[in-house]
Amino acid sequence: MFVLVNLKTYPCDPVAVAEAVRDVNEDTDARVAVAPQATHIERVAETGAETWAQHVDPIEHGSNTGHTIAESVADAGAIGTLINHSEQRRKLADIDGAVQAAQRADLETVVCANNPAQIGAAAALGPDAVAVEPPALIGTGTPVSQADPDIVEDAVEAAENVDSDVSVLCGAGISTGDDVVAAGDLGAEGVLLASGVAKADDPQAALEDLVEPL
Ligand SMILES: O=C(CO)COP(=O)(O)O
Repeated sequence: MFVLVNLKTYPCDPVAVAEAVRDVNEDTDARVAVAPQATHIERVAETGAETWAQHVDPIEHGSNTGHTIAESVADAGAIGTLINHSEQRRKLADIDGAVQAAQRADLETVVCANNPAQIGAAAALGPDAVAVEPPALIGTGTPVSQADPDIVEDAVEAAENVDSDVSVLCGAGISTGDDVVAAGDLGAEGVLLASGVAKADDPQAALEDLVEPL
């Protein structure tokens, strides 16, 4: 299973969380990675943790003030990027452009979507993976894999119908090893989570609990 921890703009110490991600990754068969804010990518990558960007824009080098270009996050040490997170939604054409920009910079891609219909559209853009995250459950602590199992199974089926090479992650409310196991049982190859680690008193203990049954 792939466990991708999105730090959003939570006020946690990104380097401390990254060190925990690195250490936990070494002791598990799961793949554990962290997506800090863009300005923290370089410091996080220097810990040796697998580092992802939270977003890239559909742009090339040039006059794009305030945008985030894929090549720069790759230069800073990211190996992948989220695209179209529920808190950073884009039009379909811009999602397509961001996937292409990321691929140009050799970044792995996870395109997020709210529901199975959008998952099908996202899978058609050729990312490495898609992630279904129902917005109503994000940040609630109620795990999608247990509260809304149908949405995960339907997302897996929607992606499979479009492109069986695209893996499916699920996210929203995931915070325990049981939630991750439930996601795997529904056909997801990984989970995307945030508050369960970023807001934990002890992020390392939270991560250890997440991967313990894997
Ligand atoms: O948006 C999410 C991960 O990208 C999910 O957030 P929570 O894990 O806080 O519900």
